[in-house]
Amino acid sequence: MTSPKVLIIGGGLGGLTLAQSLRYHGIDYELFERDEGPQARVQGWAVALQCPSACLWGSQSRTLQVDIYDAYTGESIMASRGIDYSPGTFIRVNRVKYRQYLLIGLDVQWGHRFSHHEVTESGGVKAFFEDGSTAVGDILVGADGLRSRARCAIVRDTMYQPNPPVLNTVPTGIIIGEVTLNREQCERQAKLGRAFHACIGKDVYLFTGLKSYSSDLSEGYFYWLFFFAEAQPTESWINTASKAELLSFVKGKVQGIYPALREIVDLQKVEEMGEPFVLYDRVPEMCPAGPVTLIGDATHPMTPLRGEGANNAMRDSVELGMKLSEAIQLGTSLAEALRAYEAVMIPRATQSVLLSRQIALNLER
Ligand SMILES: Cc1cc2nc3c(=O)[nH]c(=O)nc-3n(C[C@H](O)[C@H](O)[C@H](O)COP(=O)(O)OP(=O)(O)OC[C@H]3O[C@@H](n4cnc5c(N)ncnc54)[C@H](O)[C@@H]3O)c2cc1C
Repeated sequence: MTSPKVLIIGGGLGGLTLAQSLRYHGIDYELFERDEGPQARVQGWAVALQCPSACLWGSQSRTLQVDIYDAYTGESIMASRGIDYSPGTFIRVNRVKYRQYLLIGLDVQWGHRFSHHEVTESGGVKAFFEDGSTAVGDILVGADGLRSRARCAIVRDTMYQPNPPVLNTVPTGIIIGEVTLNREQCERQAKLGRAFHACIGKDVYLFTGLKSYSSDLSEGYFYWLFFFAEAQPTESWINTASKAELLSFVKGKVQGIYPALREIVDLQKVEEMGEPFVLYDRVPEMCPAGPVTLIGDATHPMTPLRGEGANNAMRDSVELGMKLSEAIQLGTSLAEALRAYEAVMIPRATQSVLLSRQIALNLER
């Protein structure tokens, strides 16, 4: 059997990992990304890769990478809450550098915004892009994130219902800030947690993470996320609030917390506030019979409160690559390989979606 061609829509962490997985198995692919190039858009800050067996750096580290505190007393509550971020459970990576790493050896077709697809008479698939170009393959994988057009096309074709909506709105908002710290300030943050720390208390859920250091280590680039209960998520005030109003809201919430834990917000400049948003998630479902499937946020977006979205996207990619490789070796149906991948992915990702949702719903409100 000749190698089939897989069309991948989206070059985020999921799509790039899938391309690497297919490359490893010697399976032909074409990867289409709407961005004009790898630096075209801000890629976020950092991500924790869960890697129990391979995390040598973590297992040898003697300094604390992560901690979670009571917002008001400043005491660590990680152990009492049963949260396990012990050395060896994860590696924290800068997202831009990690994406560059995943791009090694890959051929990405930049500037291709996917529009829709059609299943061909031979059972293959034809993808259409907004610039009028098309591509033909045996399988199409939607790795195009939260607002996935690939998912919309599948849902519309098979089970379109205006209510309930395809994405679940979680009644939680995030306000974001980015701060450049001098060396002394960096050292104070590192004492709280070298990779990240969070503090939790009534009306407060503040996450602070390291993005990167300057090459001479004189400055550190940090970001913080303030999670809050939002009773009106679909018409949240944050959508129209000014940066000054967003910062003022967070300052008001953290003013009574342990001083070291709010230093990052105290140092925030109004003009460096990020874009706020409310959270969405979705329990993944089987795709209809045929040559199309979804991976990552396209099928199971989840709140970031357990740090599992990208990890699930990458596991999807590895498992899908293995199922396709097995089908090619055995000469069995590729469409059935997609359903076999979904059968493994759905229970795993559903658990992550629901546990991540639960934390958002249980924020100390
Ligand atoms: C604040 C925050 C912190 C997080 N921290 C963590 C963490 O620590 N650990 C963790 O595991 N997860 C974390 N996540 C979740 C993680 O970011 C996502 O789950 C992950 O990025 C999903 O990867 P993806 O490839 O499926 O989608 P995306 O990263 O969204 O990539 C989708 C790609 O598809 C492209 N695309 C979209 N539409 C089209 C189109 N029509 N045509 C062509 N291309 C298209 C986009 O440009 C993009 O490059 C966090 C999320 C947030 C918001």
